[in-house]
Amino acid sequence: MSVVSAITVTVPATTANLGPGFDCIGAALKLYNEFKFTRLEEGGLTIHVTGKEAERVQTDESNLLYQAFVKFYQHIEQTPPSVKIEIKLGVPLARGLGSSATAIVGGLVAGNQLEGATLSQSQVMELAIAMEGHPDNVVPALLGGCRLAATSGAAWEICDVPWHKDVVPVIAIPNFELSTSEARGVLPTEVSRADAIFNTAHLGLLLRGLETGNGQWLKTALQDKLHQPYRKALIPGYDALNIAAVSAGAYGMVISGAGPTLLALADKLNSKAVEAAMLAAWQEEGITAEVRSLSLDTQGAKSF
Ligand SMILES: Nc1ncnc2c1ncn2[C@@H]1O[C@H](COP(=O)(O)OP(=O)(O)OP(=O)(O)O)[C@@H](O)[C@H]1O
Ligand SMILES: N[C@@H](CCO)C(=O)O
Repeated sequence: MSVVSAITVTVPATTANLGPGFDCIGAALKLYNEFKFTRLEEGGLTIHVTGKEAERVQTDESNLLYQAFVKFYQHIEQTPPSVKIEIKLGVPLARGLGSSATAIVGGLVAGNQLEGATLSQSQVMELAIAMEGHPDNVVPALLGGCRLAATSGAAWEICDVPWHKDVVPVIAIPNFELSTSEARGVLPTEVSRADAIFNTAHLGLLLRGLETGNGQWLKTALQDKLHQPYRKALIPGYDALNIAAVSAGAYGMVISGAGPTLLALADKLNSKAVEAAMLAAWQEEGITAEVRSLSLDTQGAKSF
């Protein structure tokens, strides 16, 4: 492929952890950011952002999307070109839906496509994981679907996780932010053997529950001892939403990524009732929220 003058990249939102799969599993959702990069003859960097909360995105060299773009050029040992970047935000910022992963994947993919796809998809993926620090958002953002990532020590093994068509992700997005760094800051550096065993068993059960749609397995599987017990205090209304979602028929509720968005899994027949119950529970706490059922994105980052 040859060098091109402009490229548009779309990258899906992602929901990571899914309860017991802390830092290793995530799923891409049909909710997108769009990034257009146009080469300039000169002029350095111009960034224009549209969409909800556009004013919260940096428009200088500290912009994460641009930093990922620069990272690509550092990797291929070239100087980044002057560019105009147009960002259309569809993924809410710092809500636990992988907005930073969209920026990292978007910047790397854009650089690679502008330079004629010099790197393979797995090389882009390795760079993205190194930038984000964990694989569970960037891998499904790049590849689509639900993905489990495990390292051999030298490289990442990525496994496609089958997701039963009747299992619906219901996401409840509150109107406040929670940065990933703050939500990681409350976690202990060491865990007990009992908690490690608990999560090992529950992640295994979750994989089979997602594949088969077995509700009994999913009800038990959507529990965690590694991150949620420490993080839930950062999310007002967590317990009320959990009770509301389960009472309305959800299999369970977990924190999406580092939060504050909450994710319930429900049978497709219950998802509307679960949406209404979660919205009402947050309204009772005085919190404005957007609640919707989404389906899985299966394609990941796309460029055109
Ligand atoms: N489209 C974007 N362009 C540039 N920077 C972005 C974009 N989206 C997110 N960011 C950067 O990423 C930060 C949010 O990252 P953070 O890891 O805290 O949350 P998140 O990725 O939305 O949530 P989680 O990792 O829990 O899914 C923003 O404050 C901003 O600095
Ligand atoms: N696994 C990450 C996802 C958010 O980036 C966490 O929970 O901190």
